[in-house]
Amino acid sequence: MGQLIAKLMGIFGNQEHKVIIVGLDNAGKTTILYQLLMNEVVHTSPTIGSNVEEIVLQKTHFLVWDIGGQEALRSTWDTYYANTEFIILVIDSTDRDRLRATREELYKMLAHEALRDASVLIFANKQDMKNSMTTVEISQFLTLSTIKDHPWHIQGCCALTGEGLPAGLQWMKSQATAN
Ligand SMILES: Nc1nc2c(ncn2[C@@H]2O[C@H](COP(=O)(O)OP(=O)(O)OP(=O)(O)O)[C@@H](O)[C@H]2O)c(=O)[nH]1
Ligand SMILES: [Mg+2]
Repeated sequence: MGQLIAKLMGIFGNQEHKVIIVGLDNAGKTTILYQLLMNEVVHTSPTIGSNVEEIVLQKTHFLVWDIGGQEALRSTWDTYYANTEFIILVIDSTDRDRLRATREELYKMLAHEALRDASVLIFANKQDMKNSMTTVEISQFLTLSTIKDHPWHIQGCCALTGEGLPAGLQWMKSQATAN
């Protein structure tokens, strides 16, 4: 019965795709979530726990979980992994010192059994800042080209203006309909 409903929902295009937004604290995850949802910059404070919102793009429904990124919270990320189709990894492109920590978190997630079938969208956020790293620099540091077992895409963005966010969402939609 559950399968039939899922199939019918798929036909009518409102099957919900689970998305988790992860990344280090201060990367801009919550700002991105609400910019995607409302085209607005909301005032944020560090997320303790998570926020969840539904984002609909041309009949494709995403249930998006934004998870706190502080160091002490990262060990709880895996409690959100079940049934995740998309990982959005948000990077503060000015935070050169902590890109290594992001890389460790990325590869830990990619090796996690529950995320075996997940696609990865990487938002290189804060592209409005003068000292931000480019998507090419970040791709190279994260050795993205070596990732063969998960579809991935990197997109530069600025959560304050929303620039780059629709393109990332479109990539997710194209992946969601391809599967
Ligand atoms: N300049 C600039 N600042 C941004 C951008 N995106 C987010 N910020 C700022 O970065 C700070 C952190 O943003 P949050 O969205 O709260 O970060 P977070 O990743 O949710 O942090 P945690 O909840 O602690 O994991 C805030 O002051 C935002 O206004 C951006 O694209 N450019
Ligand atoms: Mg947050």
